Amino acid sequence: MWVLLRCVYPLRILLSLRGKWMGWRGLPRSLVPGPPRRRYRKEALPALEVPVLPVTATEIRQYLRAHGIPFQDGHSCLRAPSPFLGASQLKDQTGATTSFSLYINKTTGRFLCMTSLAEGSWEDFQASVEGRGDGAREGILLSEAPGAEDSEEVRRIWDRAVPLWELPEQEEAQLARVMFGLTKVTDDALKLFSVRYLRPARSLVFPWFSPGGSGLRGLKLLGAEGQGDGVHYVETTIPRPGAYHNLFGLPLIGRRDVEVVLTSRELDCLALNQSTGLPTLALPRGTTCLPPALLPYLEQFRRIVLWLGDDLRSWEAAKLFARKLNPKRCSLVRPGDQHPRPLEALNRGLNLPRILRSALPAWHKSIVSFRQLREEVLGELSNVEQVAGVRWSRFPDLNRLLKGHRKGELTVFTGPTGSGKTTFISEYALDLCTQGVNTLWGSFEISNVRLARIMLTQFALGRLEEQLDKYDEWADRFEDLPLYFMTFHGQQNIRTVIDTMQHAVYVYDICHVVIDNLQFMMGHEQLSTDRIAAQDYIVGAFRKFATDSNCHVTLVIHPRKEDDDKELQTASIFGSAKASQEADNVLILQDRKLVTGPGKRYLQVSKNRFDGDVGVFPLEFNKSSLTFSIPPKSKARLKKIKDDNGLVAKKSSSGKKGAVPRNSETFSGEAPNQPDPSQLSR
Ligand SMILES: Nc1ncnc2c1ncn2[C@@H]1O[C@H](COP(=O)(O)OP(=O)(O)OP(=O)(O)O)[C@@H](O)[C@H]1O
Repeated sequence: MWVLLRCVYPLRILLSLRGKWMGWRGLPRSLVPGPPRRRYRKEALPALEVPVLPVTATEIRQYLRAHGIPFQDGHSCLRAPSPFLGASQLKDQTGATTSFSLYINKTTGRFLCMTSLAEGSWEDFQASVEGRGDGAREGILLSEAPGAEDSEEVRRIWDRAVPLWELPEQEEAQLARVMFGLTKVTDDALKLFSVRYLRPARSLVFPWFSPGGSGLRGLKLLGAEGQGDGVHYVETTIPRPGAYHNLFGLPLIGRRDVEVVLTSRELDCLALNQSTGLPTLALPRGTTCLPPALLPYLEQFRRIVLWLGDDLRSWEAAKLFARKLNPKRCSLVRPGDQHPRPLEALNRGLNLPRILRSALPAWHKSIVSFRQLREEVLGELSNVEQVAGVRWSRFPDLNRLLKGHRKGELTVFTGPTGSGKTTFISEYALDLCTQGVNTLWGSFEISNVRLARIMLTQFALGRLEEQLDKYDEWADRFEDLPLYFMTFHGQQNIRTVIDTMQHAVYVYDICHVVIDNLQFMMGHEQLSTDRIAAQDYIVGAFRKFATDSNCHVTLVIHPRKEDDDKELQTASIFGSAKASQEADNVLILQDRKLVTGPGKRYLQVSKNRFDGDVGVFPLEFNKSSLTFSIPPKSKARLKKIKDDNGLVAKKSSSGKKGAVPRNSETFSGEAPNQPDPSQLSR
């Protein structure tokens, strides 16, 4: 009954070679350890950590009942007695029995034993229950302790870091406080959260302690550099971001705490705790994601307030995370002028407890009145720029036409056979991904290895085959992008594909899915009427997914066979008009017809539901970097398509929501290891 479908895998799996790139601030990347987690040992340990397609909570409950396993229903997990405990572990330090210490995620079935830290898939759990589990009943665990070298590095940095107030020079301490906005944060708060300062790197150091113990599992370094009038912040984590699962502040949470405030940054966590005395936690990767592996640690709270930041992206993330945490127990602090992020609120002398009290319930009934929506509408009206979405850094003309890339929309993309659709869409998605848009690729036509190679070339802005010595450096940076690939190839069933997409949205907080291309889900219907009906059904399914999951879907569709001399139009998309009707945006890669020079392409935006601007702009293909983006120096030549009356075609706005890149914030915390091609290409 349980089908193990290895459908999504992260980029790290594609890039097996790991190098010795000296990371930011001279921290050797090779010293970054893997996740120091204990895994349940079994015969066929999967070579790679691949998620299983989700099971339903009902199925999990039925299974537990059928096997006589008692359980408690929690917010996002089911709790059951852990079969992974030895007799000595059955009593905790206080002498209380650690019963029900196994947390089973209701959406994925993955389990975590909070006492032994054993973890595994739903299949692993079943195998253990049914005695197929290779000694699981005896509680045999495989400990994956970090390599000695790695923990040494963590320890070395930690030992070299000192509390801010112990800095020998007053001036240096004062400068650090100003740079990090800590002038109003007390030494007591810094001490409580064990924050240190690493002088050579001019960085704050936040520790990641093992739950319940004093062991150090990792670190986050936050560096600050003056940049004009502002400050530029850079984060580095050990282990690397994908394995850094620190809920900062966790050691300070008491067993009886029932309320917590979740923040997106460590300094916000400190500021809030200092001002309110409430339990506070910071997410390991800010607004980027809430890994399901953290959910068991949040089960004890009856109320969770999410105060993630002061922009629309934080608001979107808060809503997304509330879905995972169970919206009924979540309240959200709405970003706004009087609701900046907690550290700023402290610095501006605002009343933080009052802001917390104004948090809005995340739970919406199916029918809402305008009263419940008015705050959200105001949020959109006062953040017009952010509502327009994430802007492309390589395609300014696309920004001018589409304004940005918004969640919940469907983009249909077409172009003549072999014109470069895959190549273009790869760069278009990569651009967004480098700005923190969590991306899932469904490449049914070309293999993931080939696709990753194209993307890596575009990322590095040049051929790597001629500079293999640079491969590891680029691969390391590329690996840290929030990029995932479905492992499907060739014809696929649409239901399986949508299930996988839903799973990826839950586990990896995916905001953009690229499907290349739709024809691979249409089966082998011979009759054209069947094919058109199949396509309509598939387009409808992707549309529904985009809306329900608030995730952008970019769908590549082949054009119908047309006269070679004619340019493609919206009506040239294969099938009925359904695809263009359902789409929010229609993009067409035009070749040669609008230009005189050889080898040129144009991108045409022929539908734009958000704001109505349509138009075309030239693309210049660069064979060595496989890019279409226009080099920054040459002027973009945007040409608006005029309608019959010579007016720019314009439709009314649909007012869809979107996000903004994190680096647009004034208090900008750039994602760790965020690639910066301008620096890297040097
Ligand atoms: N503007 C261009 N000029 C020359 N070659 C290009 C251009 N764009 C892409 N190519 C090359 O053409 C080949 C096909 O490109 P790609 O696979 O992106 O096309 P496609 O439109 O997705 O193809 P298909 O219709 O088969 O899906 C690749 O080798 C790519 O590097």
